[in-house]
Order: sequence, then C-alpha cells, then structure tokens
Amino acid sequence: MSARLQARNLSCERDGRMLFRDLDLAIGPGELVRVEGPNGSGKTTLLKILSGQFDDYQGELRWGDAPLSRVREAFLSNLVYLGHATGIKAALTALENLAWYQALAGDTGSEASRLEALQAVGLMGFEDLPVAQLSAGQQRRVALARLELTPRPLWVLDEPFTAIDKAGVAALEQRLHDHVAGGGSVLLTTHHDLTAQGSVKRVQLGEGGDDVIL
Ligand SMILES: Nc1ncnc2c1ncn2[C@@H]1O[C@H](COP(=O)(O)OP(=O)(O)OP(=O)(O)O)[C@@H](O)[C@H]1O
Repeated sequence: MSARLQARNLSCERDGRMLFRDLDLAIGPGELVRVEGPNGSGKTTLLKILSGQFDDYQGELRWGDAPLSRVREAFLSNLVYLGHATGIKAALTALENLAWYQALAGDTGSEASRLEALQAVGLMGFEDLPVAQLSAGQQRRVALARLELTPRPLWVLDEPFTAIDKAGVAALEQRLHDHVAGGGSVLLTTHHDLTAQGSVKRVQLGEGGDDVIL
C-alpha cells in the first residue's frame, strides 16, 4: 500500500524553540494516525504543516509520488481539515454554514445533502437557528457535519472531540473507524482516549524536540 501523505526529516522551530526534529511520518489508505503530546508540544503546528497551511519548516512533504508543493491543488481537493476552533460563522444558521463550506470547496451540493449531514451529527430540528444560539457541543457538531458533506479521503482533525457529549464521542469514533475501514485516512490530535478499534499509529511529540514514532 503506497502512502498518500509522507513527511521526511520534518523539523520545526517556533519562537526559538524546537518543536520537533527530523520527524518521519506516513499516512496511507486505511490508516489512522494520532499525534500525541503535552500542551505546546507542536501538535497543531504539525497538523497545519501536514495540511499545507504552514510552511515555516524544514524537510520534505510528498503527496503520492510528488512533492506536495507541486500537487498542492490536488492535495487540497482530497483533504478535509477541521481545526481546533470550529471555524463556523455565528450569524449563519447550521444549514447556511454548510452551504458556505460547500461553496468554498467548489461543490454545488444540495439542501438535501446538507440536511442529511446535519441529521448524521444529531442536529435535526436545529438547522435553521443561527449557530450563535447553539451550545458549544452543537456548534462542534455543525463543524463535524462537514465530514459528511463532501467525500474526501484524508481527514486532518485537531481535537475533534472537544465539547462533544458521550453519545457524540461514540458516534464520532464510529465515524472515524468507518472512514478508515472504507480506505480513508485520518490524522488527528486528541486528548481523549480513543476506544481501540483497529490499529492506531501514534506519533509522540515531546518537549524540546524529543519525539518518538510508535
Ligand atoms: N501563531 C503562533 N505564533 C508563534 N508561535 C506560536 C504560534 N502558535 C503556536 N506557537 C508556538 O508553538 C508552540 C506549539 O503550539 P501548538 O499549538 O502547535 O501546540 P499543541 O501541541 O497543539 O498544544 P495544545 O495541546 O495546547 O493545543 C507553542 O508553545 C507556541 O510557542
């Protein structure tokens, strides 16, 4: 199985502090990679690098057989990135937020697909409320509905379980498992203990660039 996304000799320094050094990492079809480490160890920074959003690093990124920089558009069209912040627009309703995401992604989409995505994350009945009026967990669910909207193989998720209740955590874990079982790839950071379902590759970031790949 050839890896879809590969990082070789990846190093990153921020504010004079080495976050990680000479990191090798690969994520391919059917794999879930979890980046672990204490607060400030560089997990978000690594996810931003690996999703093409931050380029102040040393090392090489490859997508398939090509340097990522050469196939950036193709890479981005295969990716869903959900950041630490939900990235949703407070004044828009849940449905409008999803329409906005689809427009940004160049998808026409349909209201039926958006309603289906909201149903999958347990938000039926809340679709027409401005998201400012939703709870923190419901707002996170609006963001997570993006995973249902556009089928893309690579999911990069920064703390996706934040503010989600027990039932939502179980549903999201199942969703991640199904995506991987269907040949997708998931790269995530979470402080939440994942229920063991299939194999999880772990990347441990330490303080001062002391990194371990398990
Ligand atoms: N925008 C920024 N400008 C400058 N330095 C930053 C910036 N964002 C993060 N850093 C630095 O990079 C370090 C790593 O931050 P990062 O957000 O990647 O850590 P993290 O492991 O995701 O932490 P957490 O578990 O708290 O979310 C921080 O300690 C900080 O010093």
